[in-house]
Amino acid sequence: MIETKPIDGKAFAANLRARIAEQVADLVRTRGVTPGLAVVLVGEDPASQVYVRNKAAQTLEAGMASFEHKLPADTAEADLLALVARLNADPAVNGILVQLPLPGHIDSTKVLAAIEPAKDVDGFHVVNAGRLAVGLDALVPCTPLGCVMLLKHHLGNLSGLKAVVVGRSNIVGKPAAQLLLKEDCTVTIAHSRTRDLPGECRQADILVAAVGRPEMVRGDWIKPGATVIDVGINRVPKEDGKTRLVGDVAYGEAQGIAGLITPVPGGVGPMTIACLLQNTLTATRRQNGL
Ligand SMILES: NC(=O)C1=CN([C@@H]2O[C@H](COP(=O)(O)OP(=O)(O)OC[C@H]3O[C@@H](n4cnc5c(N)ncnc54)[C@H](OP(=O)(O)O)[C@@H]3O)[C@@H](O)[C@H]2O)C=CC1
Ligand SMILES: Nc1nc(=O)c2c([nH]1)NC[C@@H]1CN(c3ccc(C(=O)N[C@@H](CCC(=O)O)C(=O)O)cc3)C=[N+]21
Repeated sequence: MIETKPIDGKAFAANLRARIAEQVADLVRTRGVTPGLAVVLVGEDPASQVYVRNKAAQTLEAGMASFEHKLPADTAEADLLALVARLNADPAVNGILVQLPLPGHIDSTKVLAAIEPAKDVDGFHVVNAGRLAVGLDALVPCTPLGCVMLLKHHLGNLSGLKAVVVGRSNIVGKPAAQLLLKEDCTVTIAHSRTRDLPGECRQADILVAAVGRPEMVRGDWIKPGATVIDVGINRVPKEDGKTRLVGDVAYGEAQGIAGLITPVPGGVGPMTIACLLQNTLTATRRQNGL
């Protein structure tokens, strides 16, 4: 029987934020530069409001400036594009994040394309996605960046390991695969059309689940001793009418099979926000030629 160890993303993220805060303090003291992050939220999705609040609080805690822009759900696309243009031109703003998903009447591709790539701290702009793909310095999507940081910390060198990423979104799956490839993993990207998904997963030394389906990955899909990174954040109803968070992996079933696994909550989620601050610091340095 394998002893399955949880990966404490919450503690790792807290530590990372503390190190970022030191570097921010240093930047303020030596250069008089305070990194600024603008977060734009359109509409009143309760889950998004929680994330935006958490992001703002942690931004301030790190010693950065936080600019929150809350727009009504019926905001016209042109007005959102005008706000993005103002933020692009504002020297106090080093990073811009437009919370997704956007309401249906707004073309999110168009909005993401309007963000200045140097301020694109989500790493969603095609210029950053392209730079990552060809191996140039890029702002890298926060969630995959956080996943790979946790993997390197716990496994050391990832070279030659077989990684299976379930999910191919531009936000998580695809950039996660790019980063794992950069670490010299042998990478498979699985998705809704994959034949024999359990069999593909069973090959993985590193299994990244980014699907958005509660507990879809079962215990017997996991190779004994594998490292499991559960990106899923799914709210499911409890008996008492409230909701609880579960990942894309059946966490209970993974016990005794996986070697290491990220819990939900307390795994990848907190790393996403810490990496957002890391990207904001990186963007600030580059914009100031540092
Ligand atoms: N922890 C964090 O910080 C973050 C967590 N998330 C969470 O991660 C999850 C994924 O997010 P995101 O990538 O944006 O989601 P998307 O819905 O954009 O992508 C889901 C992917 O999963 C694939 N998929 C769906 N159903 C199946 C299936 N039955 N078998 C195999 N593959 C399937 C889809 O395949 P296809 O392309 O073929 O349709 C798609 O590629 C969500 O739970 C989200 O809440 C997201 C961002 C940050
Ligand atoms: N432009 C954009 N960039 C994003 O990065 C982005 C986005 N839009 N839209 C929504 C998703 C989701 N996301 C999360 C961030 C933090 C947690 C997080 O902190 N989770 C904690 C607690 C969650 C809770 O308790 O609700 C945890 O997993 O432990 C989760 C999910 C960022 N996203």
